[in-house]
Amino acid sequence: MSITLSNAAFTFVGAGSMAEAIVRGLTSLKDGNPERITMLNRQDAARLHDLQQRYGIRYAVEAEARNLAIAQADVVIVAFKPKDAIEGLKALSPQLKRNQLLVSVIAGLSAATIEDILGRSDQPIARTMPNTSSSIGLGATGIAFTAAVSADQRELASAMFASTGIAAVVEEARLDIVTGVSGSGPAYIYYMMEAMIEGGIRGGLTPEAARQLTVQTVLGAAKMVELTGEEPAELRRKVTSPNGTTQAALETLDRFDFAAGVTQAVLRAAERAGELGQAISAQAANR
Ligand SMILES: NC(=O)C1=CN([C@@H]2O[C@H](COP(=O)(O)OP(=O)(O)OC[C@H]3O[C@@H](n4cnc5c(N)ncnc54)[C@H](OP(=O)(O)O)[C@@H]3O)[C@@H](O)[C@H]2O)C=CC1
Ligand SMILES: O=C(O)[C@@H]1CCC=N1
Repeated sequence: MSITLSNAAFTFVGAGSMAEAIVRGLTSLKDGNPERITMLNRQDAARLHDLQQRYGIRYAVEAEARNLAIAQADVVIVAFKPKDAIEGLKALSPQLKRNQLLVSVIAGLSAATIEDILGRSDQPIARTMPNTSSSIGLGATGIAFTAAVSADQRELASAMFASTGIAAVVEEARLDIVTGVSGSGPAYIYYMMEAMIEGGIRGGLTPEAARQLTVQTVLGAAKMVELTGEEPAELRRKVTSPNGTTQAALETLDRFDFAAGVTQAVLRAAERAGELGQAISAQAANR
């Protein structure tokens, strides 16, 4: 029997924001089966209990139960911070079987470095870059596979992330820029929303009204790009009357180099992903 989204067993090693976003997406599926999801972390048992209460997943704390959860998984997802990658992967290495798919969501960490830390190159690995909007089915994930990943496993990983939004298979070298655009991207939008709300409040709106109007504006703008198929620049032009309010606002943004700042932010996030990956790689080589 081939493994599919409905019969696969998933074990999450790391139970923080990103793991929760994926689990929330997976468990909200029609045939999402929380009983097939087990979550582990390092020390925060209260957090695991809370996740169980909210999503109906299983969790393990004791060493024996943790080992069993890893042994029984079809897919092991590593979702810890880059700084914990070497220790976490080294501990996993003797437990992983060659037929288990290892999914990493860790920013910057290359498949080659994972193989180096595991001490072998035959582990099927899907390196991914999701985002937190996965939790509401609106995630955007880039995925790259190593040669050891079977066709079934590719399909399973793609289905797993497609179930939490959209998933695009990309060359591994492109995952850092995916991180810059969509991995970190929600934070840029939230930052802009914070500033729009602040502007509304300063202009005399109640915080509630400023928030509501901002949220609907961002939702509407994203939907306009999606549903009309028009370029953002064209849609922007349609909002901007000559000598009108939008022109005045955009000229103000230009004075602060808004567009250049956002583009540089995307590129810097990608560069930072590379730096994080290189730091782990250098540390792994010096072990
Ligand atoms: N947040 C985001 O928007 C995105 C994050 N990512 C990537 O996801 C990863 C996780 O980020 P995030 O969820 O924000 O991090 P969090 O700090 O929220 O969660 C990290 C989790 O890892 C656990 N952990 C650490 N070391 C180990 C270990 N050795 N064994 C088991 N569990 C361990 C921690 O457990 P405990 O609390 O018990 O110490 C905690 O549950 C990062 O590598 C990041 O690059 C990718 C895309 C988007
Ligand atoms: O900030 C970070 O490093 C992680 C990776 C992408 C989003 N958050």
